[in-house]
Amino acid sequence: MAVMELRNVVKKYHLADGNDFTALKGINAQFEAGEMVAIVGESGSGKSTLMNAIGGLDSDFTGEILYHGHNLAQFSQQELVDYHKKSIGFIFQNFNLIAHLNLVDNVAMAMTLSNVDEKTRVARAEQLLTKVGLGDHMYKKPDQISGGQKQRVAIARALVNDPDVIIADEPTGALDAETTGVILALIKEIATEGKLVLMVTHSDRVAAFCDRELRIENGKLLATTPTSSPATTPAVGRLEKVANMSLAKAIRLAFLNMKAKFGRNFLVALGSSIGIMAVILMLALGKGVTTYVSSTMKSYTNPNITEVHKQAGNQQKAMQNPQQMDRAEIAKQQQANIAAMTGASGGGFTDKDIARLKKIKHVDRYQLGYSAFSMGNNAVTYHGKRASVLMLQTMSDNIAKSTIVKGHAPHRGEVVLDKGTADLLGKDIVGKQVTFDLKVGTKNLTKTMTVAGLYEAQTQSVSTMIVSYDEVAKLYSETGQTLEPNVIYLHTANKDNTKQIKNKVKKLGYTGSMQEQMTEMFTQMLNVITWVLTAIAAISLVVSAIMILVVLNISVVERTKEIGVLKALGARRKDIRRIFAAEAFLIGLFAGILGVAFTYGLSLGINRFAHSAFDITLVMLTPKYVMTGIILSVVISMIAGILPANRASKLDPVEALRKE
Ligand SMILES: Nc1ncnc2c1ncn2[C@@H]1O[C@H](COP(=O)(O)OP(=O)(O)OP(=O)(O)O)[C@@H](O)[C@H]1O
Repeated sequence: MAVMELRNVVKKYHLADGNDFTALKGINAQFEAGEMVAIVGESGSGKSTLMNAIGGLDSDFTGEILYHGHNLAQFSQQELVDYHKKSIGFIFQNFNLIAHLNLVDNVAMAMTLSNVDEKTRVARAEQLLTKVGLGDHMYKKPDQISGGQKQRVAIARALVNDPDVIIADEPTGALDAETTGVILALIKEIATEGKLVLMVTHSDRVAAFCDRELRIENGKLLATTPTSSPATTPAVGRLEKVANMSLAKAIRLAFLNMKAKFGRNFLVALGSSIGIMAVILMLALGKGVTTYVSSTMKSYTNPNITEVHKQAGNQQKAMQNPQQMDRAEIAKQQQANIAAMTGASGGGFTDKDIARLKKIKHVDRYQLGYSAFSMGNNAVTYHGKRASVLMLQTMSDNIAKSTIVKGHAPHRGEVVLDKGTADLLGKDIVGKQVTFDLKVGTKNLTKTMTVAGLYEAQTQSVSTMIVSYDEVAKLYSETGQTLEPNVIYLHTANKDNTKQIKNKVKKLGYTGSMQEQMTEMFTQMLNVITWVLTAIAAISLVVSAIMILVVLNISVVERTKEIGVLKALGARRKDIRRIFAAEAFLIGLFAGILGVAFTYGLSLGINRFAHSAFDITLVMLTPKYVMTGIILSVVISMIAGILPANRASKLDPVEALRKE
């Protein structure tokens, strides 16, 4: 029975001006297994159009093309794909080998698309390459062999899945006479082995080599041999189902192509990696600095304690809405705050304040405190050496024990000095008596005290004296004044409650410690800077996304013909989309890894410098940031790859193959 039967096949091309051009005008023919048929005719007569219809590349025709009795026009998408893979082998005039694949991979392509395992694939490709006389060239690339050799590879490729129809479109058109003879002999051998060979040719010599000749003229067949019998040929058996290409194989193909264009892909990935690097670096830098600030805060304060200060003046409420205050009001408030800080006026807690604060949930006890910042009023003298003291502070549970580096906490008549100031006065000052000139409230006073110990906190560099609260109260009463506490320390048994207490304190209109306020401000500023820089980095990511989109689009244009070949060999739209999506994925992955590597290198340098200069780790590159960078890179790249991948998958195989 006939392998192929054509019944009244009509093909019309729809033209831009709205008219139709009829390229095939009712073709009837019948082809048997083992036949080698020449399709001859003038240029433009419709030979390629007919072959495209028979080969299943163009389904837009009327009439019937029956393959073993199955009507091609009624094939589903998957059946057409299986038909390409298993039933039809194409040989093109210009060979259409895939330049970046070696000969074995080229020949095995239809098997790769059918998900055949590597061992079987390679064995079959090597066997066929040996058969067509290329046993010594199997791992060369197409541009390393001659034209005749390329066509032999194409023949081997057409045979790889053992199809029963071979469509050869001018297979010897690009070859010299001698090579033509060799190729024709090879093709003849294929027919003798029982396959149907349909060969388009212009050459009478080639046509004479075939078993019979079909001549097309102006879209019509001139019957040189009997046309098809009118009898209906029954469909025989089911069409063979073929497996589809797995994702892993699509990724492998993408990888091979990327390797071939390594320089270009490397540059694109390098460009994208800069944006990724900027993002990770910003995040890691932000993390490093905030961790440093909060850890130093924690190291010299007690986590169970909330330090409370009072906003000076009676504008406590208004300060919470600074946007509602005019500039004069803000300035007035700031001055009042400074006055309170220096202990000169205001800022004192009343009994009412204390009652409110101690009622806060989870507060189990409180401690009164006093701190004053003096502008050149306070000084300490020891054996004729004098140092000014900027900060007067009372001892509290909030001062971590570890910060008293020598001696002990101050009792009555004792003082703890910061280490810097103590060093100014001389060595071994602990236990010695020193004289203070102090401004207490609004009065001046000279007082002798014993140095009980030395204080050292990493973040506090102002000269400080620490005395007990009772001592300050005594100083006040000695000068006929009453001390109002301007700091209150709220204690909670469980440090997890501290945050809640701090929030409540703020809600009630009080503020935290000065360090806390500064840290908060600093962290906020840092956050803003981090986000601004991250936004800039994000812009560079958008730029890299556009770059990837452009490069992949160029790749689609460059590889249009390759895509046509892949489709002729049985690649589904999905396979083509996957190959391009996999390329985008690989570029993204590579860019992400490069970005992480650059960030790591930079972080080593920055941290080495930060360690030697400030003894801190400035860039904290955590696994979370590494993952964020890589995932971000892959996602951006894949998004950029969607359009080109879709475009590639939608290419019409006939048009793609026609592309010059
Ligand atoms: N996409 C198309 N749109 C409109 N007309 C087309 C299209 N493709 C082909 N044609 C026309 O259909 C006719 C048959 O073209 P086809 O390519 O089949 O000729 P051919 O016999 O293979 O020619 P050649 O030997 O030069 O390759 C030609 O007149 C051609 O101009």
